[in-house]
Amino acid sequence: MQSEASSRGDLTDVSIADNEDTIEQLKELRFNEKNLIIYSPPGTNDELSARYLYSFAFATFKRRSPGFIQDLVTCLRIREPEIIKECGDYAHFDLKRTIWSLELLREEMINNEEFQIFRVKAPDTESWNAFLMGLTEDRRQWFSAVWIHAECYMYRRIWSIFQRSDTLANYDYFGDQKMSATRNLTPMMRGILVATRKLMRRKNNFQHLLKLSTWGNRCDLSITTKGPDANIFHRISEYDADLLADQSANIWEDLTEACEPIYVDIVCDNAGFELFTDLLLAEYIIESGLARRVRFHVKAIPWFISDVTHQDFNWMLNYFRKHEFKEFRAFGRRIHGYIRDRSFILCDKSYFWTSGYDCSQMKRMQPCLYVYISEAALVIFKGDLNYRKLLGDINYNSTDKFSDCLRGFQPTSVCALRAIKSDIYCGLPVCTVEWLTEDNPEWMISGEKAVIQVAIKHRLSGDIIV
Ligand SMILES: O=P(O)(O)OC[C@H]1O[C@](O)(CO)[C@@H](O)[C@@H]1O
Repeated sequence: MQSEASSRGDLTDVSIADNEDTIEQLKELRFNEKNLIIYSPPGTNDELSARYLYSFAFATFKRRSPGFIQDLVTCLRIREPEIIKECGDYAHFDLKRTIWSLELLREEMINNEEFQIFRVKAPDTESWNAFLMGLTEDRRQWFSAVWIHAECYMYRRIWSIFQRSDTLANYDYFGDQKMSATRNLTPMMRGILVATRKLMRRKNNFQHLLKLSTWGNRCDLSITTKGPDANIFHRISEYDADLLADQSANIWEDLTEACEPIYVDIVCDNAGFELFTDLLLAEYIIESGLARRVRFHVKAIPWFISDVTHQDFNWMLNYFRKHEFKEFRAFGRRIHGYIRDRSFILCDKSYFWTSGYDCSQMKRMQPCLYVYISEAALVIFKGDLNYRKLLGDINYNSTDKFSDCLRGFQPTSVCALRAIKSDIYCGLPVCTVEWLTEDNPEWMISGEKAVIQVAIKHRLSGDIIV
C-alpha cells in the first residue's frame, strides 16, 4: 500500500508536470499570436510557409532545424581534435566563435527574428543580398517567409559563419557524415554494381535504372536516415505500387527520339548512395548510346546536409578507384575515363542551385545557366528539394499538371525523380493525397512514396532555346 507521504509526493509531481505543460502551452499560444501563425492549411496556390501551424514547414523551424543546429554544435565540439588536425591549431579559437554564432542563429530562428543581410564576401553575397532585399517585409522572417526561402537562407547562413574564419572556410562540416554513410553502404552498392554490368539497350533496363535512381533519393541525411532496402535492385518492381506517378516510359520515348547531339543533364541531390545510383544511370545512358554526354550539376557549398558538392563527387570517384573490391576499381576507372573523354562533365560551380531563387526565375537571374541547360535533350532534377525549387514551393492542387506547375521553366524536357519528403505535390491521380493521408497523416514526410514525372519539350535539330 502507498504511504500517505509518497502519494502526496506523486500528486505534487503530477501537478508540477501539469503546471509545466500549461506554461509551455501558454508560451506556444503567445508565440503563435505574436507571430501571426495561421491555424488553417495553406490555400491552393499559396506558398508553403512556417506561418501555417499544421505544416511541415512549421515543424521544421519549430523543432527540426533548431535541433539540427544543436546537433551540429555538439558534433563540432566532439570532433574538435580532428578538426584541429585537419585545419590547424588556430581552428580551436575559430571553432569557439563559430559555435557561438551557430547558437545565435538558432536563437534568431526560435525568436522568429528578421533575416539579416550577408556581410562576409563570397561570390554569391551580392546576389543573396539582392534576393533578401527583394522579399516583401511580411516575408522576411523564419515563420513568415516562403518555406524554401527560409530553409535555403539557413544553410547559406551556416556557410557564411564558417567563411568568417580563415581556418574553417574550406571545412565541410557535413563531410564526415556523407563519407561514413557511403562507406556503410558499400557492400550493398557492390551487389548492385555487379547486377548492372552489361545491361542491353532496352526500355525496361532504362526504366529499371531510372527507378533505382528515384529510390536512391530515399537516402538522405536530413530526413530519411533509414538506409535503402538491401535488395532494392532486384525488388524494384515491388516498389511500383509506391510510385504515385510513373512517366518513365515517356522519358525513354523522348530520349530515343531526340536529335543529335544528345546531352542529358542531372541536377544532383544527395551524395553517397543516391549519387552512386545517378552514376549507374549515367553510365547506362552513355553505354547504350542514349546520349553522347551526361553533365552533372552539384552544389557549390555544403547544402541540406547530404547534397553533393564538387568535393564529394571527386571523393566518391577516388573512393571507387582505390577500393579493395575490383568491381569498384573497374567502375572508378570507367567513370574516370568518361570524365577524361568528356562523356561525363562535372559542371562548373553555379551558385544558382544554392540561391533562394526558384527555377522559374533561372532565365532572368542566371541566363547563362538556362542556355547551358537548354543544350540538353533532357534535364533530370533529383530529389525533394529540387522538386520544391521547380514548383517554387507553391501549394498546387495535387492533380495539377506537372508541366503547368513549372510556370514557364522549360529549357528542355524537364524530368523529376523524387521520393516525397514534404507536403507539396502535383500531377497525382484524383484523391491520392486524401486517401494516403487518411491512412497515415505523415506519409508525405516518410520518403516511402515517389514520383517520376516529365514535361516534354520537343526540339528541332541543333535548336538552342533561349
Ligand atoms: O534530399 P532531398 O530529397 O532534397 O530531401 C531534403 C528535403 O527534406 C526536407 O528537409 C524536408 O522536406 C526538405 O527541407 C528537403 O526538401
